[in-house]
Amino acid sequence: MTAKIIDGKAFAATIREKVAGHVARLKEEHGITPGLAVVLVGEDPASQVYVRSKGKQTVEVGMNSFEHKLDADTSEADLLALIDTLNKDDSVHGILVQLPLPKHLDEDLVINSISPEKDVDGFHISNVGLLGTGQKSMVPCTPLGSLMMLRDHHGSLSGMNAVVIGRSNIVGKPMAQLLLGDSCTVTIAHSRTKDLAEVVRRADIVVAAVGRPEMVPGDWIKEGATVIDVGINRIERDGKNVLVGDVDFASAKEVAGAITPVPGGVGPMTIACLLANTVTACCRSNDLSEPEGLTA
Ligand SMILES: Nc1nc2c(c(=O)[nH]1)N[C@@H](CN(C=O)c1ccc(C(=O)N[C@@H](CCC(=O)O)C(=O)O)cc1)CN2
Repeated sequence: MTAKIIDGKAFAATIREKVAGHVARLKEEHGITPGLAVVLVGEDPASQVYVRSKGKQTVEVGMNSFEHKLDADTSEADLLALIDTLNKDDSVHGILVQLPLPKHLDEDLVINSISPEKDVDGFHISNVGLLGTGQKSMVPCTPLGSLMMLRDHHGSLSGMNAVVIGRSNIVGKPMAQLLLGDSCTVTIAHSRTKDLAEVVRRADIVVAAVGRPEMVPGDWIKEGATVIDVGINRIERDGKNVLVGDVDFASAKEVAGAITPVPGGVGPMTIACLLANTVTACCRSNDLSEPEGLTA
């Protein structure tokens, strides 16, 4: 079997189109322009690229983009003061602090200082609790994008065996909650999981989010399974810098039924879902009906 390649770049473009339609309607019918504030602390090169891309795509769908670039040695008090100002600013419907933060800043404290209604990353402890209890929340962008691709490919996920490899707060745990919400039987595997290969071989859906280049080989994948590769790892191969996922794409695509590539799979969906979450946050804060198909 050669897997269907799930094209995240093309899928993300359809999400952005939907978002742009909703933004146009919000402007025309209600005189509201959704606004997204992105805060970057320091000069991490990858973060700079992601933040630039977020700003550009925000403007392209017709929303207001507010970029705040702070020095790497910014104090926690100054960062919290900026977040407080953004929390109180009615033109800002979504706030995102780009991660990772420099070591001297307490990530949990910073994230939990964002108003939960404006937490378009879905990382605030209130949103984590709401998602975990099946209530309406802001949903983390990477898991949301992964779920959208799975639903698009399968229709219903009900009753499927899903294995999420990785237990991070940003991807692994929320991904497992979303799959559970869609009635999958979910296993969360991690570095201490015994006989990981056997656990993965039982899965109809494999979500790999460990951050280890190509650690999941094709012979761990059940014939016909759907593989969502969340990993974005830069490695050197044949003297060139290349981007690879957590799954060995070459061998996995020979057994899987469908697979996301890296690059061009889950990555582009992350920013598209950020835009979707910002429109959702804007609608919720204005007591307007939420756009369909853009949330979990
Ligand atoms: N506050 C947040 N910080 C971080 C998040 C997040 O969701 N919220 N996720 C990642 C980084 N990230 C967005 O911020 C992100 C990562 C990757 C991509 C992407 O499109 N990747 C491309 C490849 C890009 C490249 O060549 O480097 C792909 O996979 O095709 C978008 C966004 C950590 N921080």
